[in-house]
Amino acid sequence: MSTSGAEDSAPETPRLPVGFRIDGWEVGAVIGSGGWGTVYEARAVADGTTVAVKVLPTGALGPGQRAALGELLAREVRFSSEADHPHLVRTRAVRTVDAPGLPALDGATALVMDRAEASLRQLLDSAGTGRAVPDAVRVLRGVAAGLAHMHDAGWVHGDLKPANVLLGPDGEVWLADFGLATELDGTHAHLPPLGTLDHLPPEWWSQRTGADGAVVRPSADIWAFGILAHQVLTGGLHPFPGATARARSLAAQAYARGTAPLRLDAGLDDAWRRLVADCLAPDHAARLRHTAGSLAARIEELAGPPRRRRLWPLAAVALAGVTAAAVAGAALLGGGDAGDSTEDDGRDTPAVVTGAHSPAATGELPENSDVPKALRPVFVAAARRCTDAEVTPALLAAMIKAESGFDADASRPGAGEYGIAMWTPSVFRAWAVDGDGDGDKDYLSAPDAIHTMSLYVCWLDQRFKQAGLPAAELPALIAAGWRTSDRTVIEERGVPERVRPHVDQVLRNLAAYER
Ligand SMILES: Nc1ncnc2c1ncn2[C@@H]1O[C@H](COP(=O)(O)OP(=O)(O)OP(=O)(O)O)[C@@H](O)[C@H]1O
Repeated sequence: MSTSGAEDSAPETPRLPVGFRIDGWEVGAVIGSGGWGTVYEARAVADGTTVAVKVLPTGALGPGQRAALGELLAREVRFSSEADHPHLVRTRAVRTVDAPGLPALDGATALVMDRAEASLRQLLDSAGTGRAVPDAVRVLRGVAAGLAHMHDAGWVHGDLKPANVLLGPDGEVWLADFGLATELDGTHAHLPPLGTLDHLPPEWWSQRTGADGAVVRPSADIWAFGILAHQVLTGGLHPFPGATARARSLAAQAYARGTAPLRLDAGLDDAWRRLVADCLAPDHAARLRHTAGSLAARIEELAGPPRRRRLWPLAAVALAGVTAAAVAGAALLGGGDAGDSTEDDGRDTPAVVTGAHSPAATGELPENSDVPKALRPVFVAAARRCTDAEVTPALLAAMIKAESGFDADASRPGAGEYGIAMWTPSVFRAWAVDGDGDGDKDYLSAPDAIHTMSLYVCWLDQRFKQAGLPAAELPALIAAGWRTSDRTVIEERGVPERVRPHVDQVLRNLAAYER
């Protein structure tokens, strides 16, 4: 189900003891708890078959919560019972818990489901950032097919996210958690204003919530699928920048208003980039052309025959110790596969390397330059985050040298700037990415600071192009924008005089690195 206010305030629910019987099933350990219920593993007394039982209590809730839960529960039970598709988790039975000794659970509804091995959220958490999860294409194919079935049947999922995609024991892909699933009434349905910030479409924030709840349409699921596909293809990266779900949703809204470009991970190959961008069309109307069925068909096409499509492996290129030459080599080989792992890994097949940043286009940093060796692969990988030709390893290195002389411990406390890129912490947080893959976004980590700089600089570059500033001056304008702001540079239509010495320094560094 979803994050919601009630989740915070719901009292602790007692648990069923191991061995507790619900009709013909015996409850075992708890698998996990969500906002509204607890999922247990269980086995059928008759034949020992393993299942998962989701227990949705109502007893211990206040009257307001009970009304909301009642509605969600009714939806979940109803849709779960009706769902019958290989890509929707199967509900085998719905029972009422009979537990007079546990008043909070007495009368609770129990959904007896096929038991999954893990959720896609868990798979993403264990995957390396920048690398597609194993079996990425097959997972996306299953999610799209399940969604297409729901939409065809006249339902909207309403809460599509990695935690609600389950992976079965034989690699099955099941959509789950139908608490927010709702039936279409014509072209749209109504939902209580719940859902998960990270996967809500931008129009959600601008629409009024009526008595029946907010309008939800299949296009909201398509947006959520676009976010999820980006996460699956990049090992968890959200396509919008920001350290918190709220910051990311604000970034998505800025994109929808046309004040920020869509910056998908540079590691996606063209076909996947197009598919994700189509799902993330900024408004409902523009997204209408892309149905879950059409997406499922496109994914089929991308998935086979084997060896046709490759995804760029971003993976470990951000890690120090990988040389720039090795990165270039990996790029040419297309090493690593985001596709179906059951297919030939295709290492003898030339990769489809797309985007502006082939090693030749980015320019490697010269061997004899003063850029520290350990940082060179970081600059190369960071520049790949941007598909605009101006953002090269050389430009990022030239800017960093002018900022800190490559000193990760540099700081200007008076100006509130810290680390190798001299980030202002609050600005960093709004853009932050995890460059070193340690699960943390830290402006004092050189890879995090440089990767994040690449995203920000990419955005400046696109802003200046949109404003029609001269193409030949873009590196200087970017360096100026970094020290002032995009707006200052656009208003002055050039490099502001007060940052001219700094910009000249960056240009001198750049000339040395491009030699
Ligand atoms: N059929 C299943 N088999 C195995 N595990 C399951 C099954 N259904 C749910 N789970 C797991 O049980 C846990 C709780 O699931 P639940 O659907 O209640 O909440 P959630 O999706 O984590 O959170 P919320 O409902 O608040 O969004 C999750 O870790 C989920 O992966």
